[in-house]
Amino acid sequence: MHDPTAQVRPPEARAPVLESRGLGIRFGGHAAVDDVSAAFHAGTLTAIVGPNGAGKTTYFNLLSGQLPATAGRVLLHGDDITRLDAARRTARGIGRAFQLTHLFPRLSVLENVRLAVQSRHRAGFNMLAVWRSRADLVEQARQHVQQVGLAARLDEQAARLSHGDKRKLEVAILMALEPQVVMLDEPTAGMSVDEVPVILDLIARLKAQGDRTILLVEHKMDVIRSLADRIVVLHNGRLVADGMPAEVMASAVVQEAYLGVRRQRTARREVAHA
Ligand SMILES: Nc1ncnc2c1ncn2[C@@H]1O[C@H](COP(=O)(O)OP(=O)(O)OP(=O)(O)O)[C@@H](O)[C@H]1O
Repeated sequence: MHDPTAQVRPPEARAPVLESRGLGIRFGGHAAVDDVSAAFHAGTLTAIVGPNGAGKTTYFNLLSGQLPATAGRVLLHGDDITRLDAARRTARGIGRAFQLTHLFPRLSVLENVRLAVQSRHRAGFNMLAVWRSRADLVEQARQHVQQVGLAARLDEQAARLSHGDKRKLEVAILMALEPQVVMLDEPTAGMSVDEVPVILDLIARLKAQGDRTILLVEHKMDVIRSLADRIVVLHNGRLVADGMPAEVMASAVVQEAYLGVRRQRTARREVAHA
């Protein structure tokens, strides 16, 4: 029988691009991430979800090298990268919005993205002469800026951008680096409702390319529903569910561990705003 979900299942036949095996970190006696094993495949967008303090950001930090694991391993194309620092992992194709360059506050939006394009093309950061002769790279930078909806802010200093626009600039920089593994930590946080679709559309187009491995930490259920091929749920540092969105959302453990908590928080917020 035809399985309508088959086309979005992670391609098990292919080796994962990124993998964690028994990954963990302890802060004092507290296991913030505890024995997490998961594999991420090209062409798949995996949403990492869970209540506040579940360990999502810490898990991201372990994958991207921001934090050293105290247990387990991280594999990239089967190579053990557990001991590589964040910069080396970035060079190997793991891209994460905030870690990449941090924004250069005094440089303009275009200049910030320009540097990312330059570094991708290994033209070096100080080779102004090379840069001037590479009008195509400027054009690429412009396109990345345009794609995140910042065309009108091209010459604005990064420091002067609103929080939402800074997030967009981070995403533009990430895109300019063309990483194979794209890690997005709440990419629409701090954006107004009308700004969100620009970023979601960009992520959807990135996903449609089919060759990227995308990991997304996200709280917004509508974002998860529209983009995720797969959901990994963390709770108290442990992986408690991993599967197709519909089955994960329906599972009792998620209803209790995640959705229940969110509902309570939303209700509290609604009461507070009433
Ligand atoms: N550097 C640190 N030192 C000590 N404890 C930490 C550190 N970083 C994170 N933790 C703890 O680890 C746990 C997981 O935190 P983490 O930020 O990863 O959760 P999260 O799921 O990303 O939460 P949120 O949705 O609120 O961002 C929390 O209990 C947190 O207090």
